Amino acid sequence: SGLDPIFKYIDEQQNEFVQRLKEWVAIPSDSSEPQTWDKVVRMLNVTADKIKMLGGNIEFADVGSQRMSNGQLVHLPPVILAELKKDPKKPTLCIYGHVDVQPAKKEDGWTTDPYTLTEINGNLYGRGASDNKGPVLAWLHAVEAYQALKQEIPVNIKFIIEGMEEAGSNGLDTLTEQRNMTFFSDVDYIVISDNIWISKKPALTYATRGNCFFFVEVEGQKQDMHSGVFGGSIHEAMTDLIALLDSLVDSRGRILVPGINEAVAPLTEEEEKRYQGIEFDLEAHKKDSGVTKFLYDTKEEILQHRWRYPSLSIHGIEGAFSDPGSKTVIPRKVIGKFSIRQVPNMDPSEVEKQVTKYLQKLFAERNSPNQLKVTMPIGAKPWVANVSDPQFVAGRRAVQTVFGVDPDLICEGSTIPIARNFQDVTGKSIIMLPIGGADDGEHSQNEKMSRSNYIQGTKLFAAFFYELSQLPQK
Ligand SMILES: Cn1cncc1C[C@H](N)C(=O)O
Ligand code: BAL
Ligand SMILES: [Zn+2]
Ligand SMILES: [Zn+2]
Repeated sequence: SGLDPIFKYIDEQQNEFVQRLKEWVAIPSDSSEPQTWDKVVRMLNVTADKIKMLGGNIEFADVGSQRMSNGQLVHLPPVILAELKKDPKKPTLCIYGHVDVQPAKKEDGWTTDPYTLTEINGNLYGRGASDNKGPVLAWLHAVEAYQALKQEIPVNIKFIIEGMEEAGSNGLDTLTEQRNMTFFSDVDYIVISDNIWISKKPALTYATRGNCFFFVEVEGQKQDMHSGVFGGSIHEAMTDLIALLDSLVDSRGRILVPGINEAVAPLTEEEEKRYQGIEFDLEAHKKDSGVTKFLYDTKEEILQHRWRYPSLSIHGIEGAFSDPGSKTVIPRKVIGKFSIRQVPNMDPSEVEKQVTKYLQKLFAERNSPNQLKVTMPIGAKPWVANVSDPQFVAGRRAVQTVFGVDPDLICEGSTIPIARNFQDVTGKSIIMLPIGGADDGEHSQNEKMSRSNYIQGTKLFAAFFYELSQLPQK
């Protein structure tokens, strides 16, 4: 096909592309805490430099400040808005991605250093390799391939690259509203590649869950106390918190907060049939993840609870003693962290009320003199695409060209907080075109992307540009 020279270029450049990913992974752009936002900013600068080398115009859009849970006001890293040279005759594609990462430490149990991209048996291990530095670079390399061969890119290209996705994309929602009539006005399509396949087969993603993230703070005394002196005669903050956290979900995974399950859109017969038709290898899933026993036995139930039912996970307790050794202390203040994945027809503002009311009631029943505070710093709605949008035709054709198969049509259990916002505010067509493998281990120890997915993914993006240009113009 006409894309063959481009595919050949991508194959020939693959070691160079891996080397660039290595440079990107080496920047520990962890967005979870302001202390490391300077690394996020450095990562954004490196990304912007690369886009400039492709001839792009860059704006570092300011998204203001964020009030941290300790009351401190911190300036947020900017968002990159970029545009390559524009031809009004071509459709315009806007590519969203993020270059921040989840925290990672070798001591967490990584086999290799998380910030040194290491290739073992065709897999590229490193924090951000799959989520989301590899895919962002793959987009840039797809552009580079056209340019290196002096071939015109068949679509106009814009980029939105942020560094706060893993912290909830604060400020990007407001920026989207502010730029709806400017940056977004000539955008025809929005594409996001920030998720994974469910098997060895490529996929197109048409829905993601949302997420409501909660802090439950219980504050006791002015300072930590000796448990031998005060233990037994005071209401301990940690004991209150553990009781609250233990009331959120039962051992079968059922969420116990009243009203949550009632809001969920009922499973239709048509939907149930669709789940039966999905190819999903439960044994491979068990093997990849190391999970020996799931809460459910069938592939249908497991996928439904990943894609179309809410789930509640407890992530951690700030202020709790968590170091090795035995410290006989009563922590003065502890903050429990948990989140509830959102599905249609849940509403984050309702969920916030339901959770707050429930926790306050349980806490009142304990008759504790401690202070309870419940906050919801992130409330992201689920996203569902219109699958009859032509963008899905282009995605399918691009997969066929590069992989020679029809893609799976899948949902995603995790959340890209801004996806629903882009849809609601801009009204533009959105598709997710994942290139991550089912076993990439995003957010886990030993996160990786296979060399093959990285390089074939770059070809997929190059083919997607072409297929979009072949669609009837809007
Ligand atoms: C930061 N955050 C909180 N909830 C969701 C997120 C985004 C992240 N991509 C995830 O799905 O986990
Ligand atoms: N990769 C899925 C969304 C996220 O965790 O960044
Ligand atoms: Zn992530
Ligand atoms: Zn991501």
